[in-house]
Amino acid sequence: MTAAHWPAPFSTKPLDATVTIPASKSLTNRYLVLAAIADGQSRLRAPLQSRDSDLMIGALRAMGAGIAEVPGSGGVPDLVVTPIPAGFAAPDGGILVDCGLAGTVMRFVPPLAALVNGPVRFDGDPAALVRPMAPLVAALEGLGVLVEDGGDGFLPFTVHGTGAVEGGHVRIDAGGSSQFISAMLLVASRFVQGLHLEHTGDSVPSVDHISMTVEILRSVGVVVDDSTPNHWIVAPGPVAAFDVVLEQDLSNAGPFLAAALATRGTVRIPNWPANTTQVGDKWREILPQFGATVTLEDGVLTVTGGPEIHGVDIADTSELAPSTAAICALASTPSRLRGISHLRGHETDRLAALVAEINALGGNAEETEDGLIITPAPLRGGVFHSYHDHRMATAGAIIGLAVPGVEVENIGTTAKTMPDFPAMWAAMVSQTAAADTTAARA
Ligand SMILES: O=C(O)C1=C[C@@H](OP(=O)(O)O)[C@@H](O)[C@H](O)C1
Ligand SMILES: C=C(OP(=O)(O)O)C(=O)O
Repeated sequence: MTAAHWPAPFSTKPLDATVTIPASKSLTNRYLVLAAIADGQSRLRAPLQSRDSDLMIGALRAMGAGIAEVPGSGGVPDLVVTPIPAGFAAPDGGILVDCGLAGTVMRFVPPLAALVNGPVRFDGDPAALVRPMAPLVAALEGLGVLVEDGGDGFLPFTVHGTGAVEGGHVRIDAGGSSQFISAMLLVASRFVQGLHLEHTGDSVPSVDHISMTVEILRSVGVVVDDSTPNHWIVAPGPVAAFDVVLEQDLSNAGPFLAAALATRGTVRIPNWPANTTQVGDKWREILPQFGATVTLEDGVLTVTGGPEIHGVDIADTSELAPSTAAICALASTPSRLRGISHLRGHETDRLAALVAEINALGGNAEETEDGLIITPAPLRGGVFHSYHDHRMATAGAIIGLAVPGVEVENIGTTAKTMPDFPAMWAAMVSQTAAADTTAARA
């Protein structure tokens, strides 16, 4: 074992734990972008504090937004955002935006950069330089925005904003990522004519994330017509300043809920929203298919694992797929995950990575054209590589709960969206141990 490897906690006992999850990445970074173009000061309460949100804050500050941390009541500081001043011009030498590996930064910020004066250069981690970007670059160019990209449509590239975008009708192939559409829609009301965005090509993945974008836009007064499939029409107009409490990240709740299945125990998550745009609410449909009991009462989601994990056949799990695949690897019958070919363009090629790491532990996973087939096989300990992917790291943690001797390489990569993951995971496991000790003493 090297120092970088994290011995995944293994539990011989069914867990019995209550866990609180930090705020949603997708909501935090959408609200940050909207606050930067709003018609006044906005406040984000209990926002996410993580690498991806820090990168977004850095990008928006560089483009002239004022973002201040003020004391909050959600356990983390609130953010007060003063929008980018009208006519903001990049300093001499231009602006450099570090996207890290954050899809929300590399996709959501370039259309915003088109609205400032001067060059904004986008760069990122080595793994970011192979993530799909070309359709977004082409759509911006279709609106007359100059993008200097070395001709390949990947990062790094420079957006040469002129302070205004005329807008109008543009086509985009968003088969590779829903974020291309969300990116254009988020700032489209600030284009002179608004935007008529038309998706061409295969079906758009992660459609729940587009619905999230549309609902948030409407909540801040932006008029969006999405009544025709594959067309989104955004009227020009202001973005109303807002004051919002962020929901916890229901996708990141996944590994903790999966822990209930992996140990045949119970995990509770309080403050589960009654109505939400987050795709992670789908855990309530997904986990029963594995044989778990799921209840939502008085805002507490309670998941109890069944005596065995059944295999599943599920489509469109989107960013829930790595955690779902980890549960499949522990199931007693075969599973198939469909409709996730675009995971090949996520933080890593997640289909290849999941197959490699599950099989390295003795499992039996194979890639299909659009997903994975995972067949039961006895698993053993070993190193689970994370490929700089927070959801690979947490997938390794799930398997390690049920399989002794799993070590996750680079658990620190969970800082992308959940910097406290190792401590939260250890606390979840030790809650059960503490409860056992108390019971033994009683
Ligand atoms: O808009 C968003 O916040 C996201 C959209 C999805 O991207 P893809 O459409 O590329 O899957 C999702 O996987 C990602 O984690 C977050
Ligand atoms: C795909 C993901 O991230 P990103 O926002 O970087 O695309 C993810 O978090 O699963």
